[in-house]
Parts: sequence; structure tokens; C-alpha cells
Amino acid sequence: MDTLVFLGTGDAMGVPRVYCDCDVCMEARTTGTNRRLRSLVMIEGPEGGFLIDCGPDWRAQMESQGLRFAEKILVTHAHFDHIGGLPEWADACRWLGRKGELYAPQEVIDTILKQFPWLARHMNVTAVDHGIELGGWKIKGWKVCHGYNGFSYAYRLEKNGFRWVYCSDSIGLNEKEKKPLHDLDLLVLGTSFVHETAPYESRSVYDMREAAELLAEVRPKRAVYTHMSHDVDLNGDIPLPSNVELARTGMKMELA
Ligand SMILES: O=c1ccn([C@@H]2O[C@H](COP(=O)(O)O)[C@@H](O)[C@H]2O)c(=O)[nH]1
Repeated sequence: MDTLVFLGTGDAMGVPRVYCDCDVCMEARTTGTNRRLRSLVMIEGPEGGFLIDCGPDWRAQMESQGLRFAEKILVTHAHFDHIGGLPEWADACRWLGRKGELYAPQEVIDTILKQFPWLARHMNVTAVDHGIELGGWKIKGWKVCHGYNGFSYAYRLEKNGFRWVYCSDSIGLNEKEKKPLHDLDLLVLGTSFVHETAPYESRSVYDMREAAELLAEVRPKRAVYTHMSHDVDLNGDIPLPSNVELARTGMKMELA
């Protein structure tokens, strides 16, 4: 049986935010329920495992699991909070004398290699525009609106009849972008805020009110929210649809 492990559940700045003294950030610094590293998940299973994304907390996330090597990483988009750990991964590949396997859509690969051109010396890079199979999962990615910050990709994964989507960075999806979100056993969706009051045109990720509307439309059996900022207090009483839970650092779920 495959397991999904949430190694990072935070937004681009993580929780606590360096500059912030709000109650959630202070709690994150002390008891730590709200301490959130940048969003990253691991899929583990008998046919092999892989990570989705490799943000700047990758090193700490590997250490937290006692992992010494990541062989395969699938990337959603080329923003710092999702690729900032790639140079450290490349260094690990170099010093272990092992090649990593990096997977992403071609336009994402192009941006990554422009920023970190030496990566290609330490890993094989594969474009996934026509789909890919990893750990026995049939995976199809599609481009999704990331609002003010451009675009990201979401991934739909299917194995033994279990269907789920990882969509960490999106907002205001149109009908075409929503289509692969139907008939899901699980939707992992990024929701940076409970209710984000910033002007819509300056925003880049769903908030939880908008996510509830999306869920009512696409009706996954279950949903987990991730990519959460310091607006989200895991000790608080956040109104959520009955089939939704909030991801916690280290949380594990069976994918079956
Ligand atoms: O072209 C870009 C634009 C933004 N970034 C970084 O991505 C995140 C965006 O945060 P979200 O809340 O997920 O929208 C932030 O760290 C920006 O600095 C980038 O790397 N490239």
C-alpha cells in the first residue's frame, strides 16, 4: 500500500514568518503545532517512492525522516518555495556519485535550468508533458492558474483504481482546468488563507472559502488543505466542509 507523507504544509514564507509576531507565528516558535515548512510531499510504496517539489526546506525535511537520498523528484512549478532545495539535492547527488531523476513539464525545466544550469550535471531531467509513471502511479499534469504569480502545474495520480490530485498553487480555475478534479478519492489543495482580504488581482492561491465552493463543485471523496500561511491556526476552530482536513507536518495518509 502507498502512503502520502506531508513533509511541508506551509506557504511560500513558511510558519513562523521571520518578520512576524502574530499569535500563530509565536505559537509556531514555541509549542510548534503551527510550525510549517514549505510545501512538499513524499509518496512511498512497494514500487518505489518520489517527492513532489523540492523547496528550500528540503534538507530539513529529509533529515526529519532520516532519509539519506531522494532518487526521484517531480516539480510543480519553478518558484523558489518549490525548487529552492534543488541545488542541495544536486550536491547530494554529486557527493554520493548518484544521478537524481528530475521530472517536470518542459517549460518548468527550462526555467529551472536557466536559474541553476549546473543541475544537469548531477541529474537526469525528464519532461512529463505527455505523462509519466512513477512508483506505479500513472501521472498526468496540467497547467493551472496561479493568479498574480503566473502558472503552476497540478498532477493527477492513478493506481489500482485510486485517484488523487496534488494541486498546491492555484486560484480561480476555469472549467478546463477544473475538469481533472472530478471523480477523485482525494484532492490535496493549496489554501494559503482562511479568508484572504488582499485585492483579488494581487492573490495567487485559493483561500478556504473559495476552496469550499470548488469542492462543492468537483466533489472529491476527501480533501486535504496544504500550502497554509500564518493565517491558519491549527488550534483554532476553522469552519470546513465535513470531508476536509488540514494537513499537519509529518501527517501520513494511505493512498487506497
Ligand atoms: O516568478 C516568480 C514569482 C514568485 N516567486 C516566488 O514564489 C513564491 C510565490 O508565493 P505564492 O504564495 O505561492 O504565490 C514567493 O516565494 C516568490 O518569491 C518566484 O520564485 N518566481
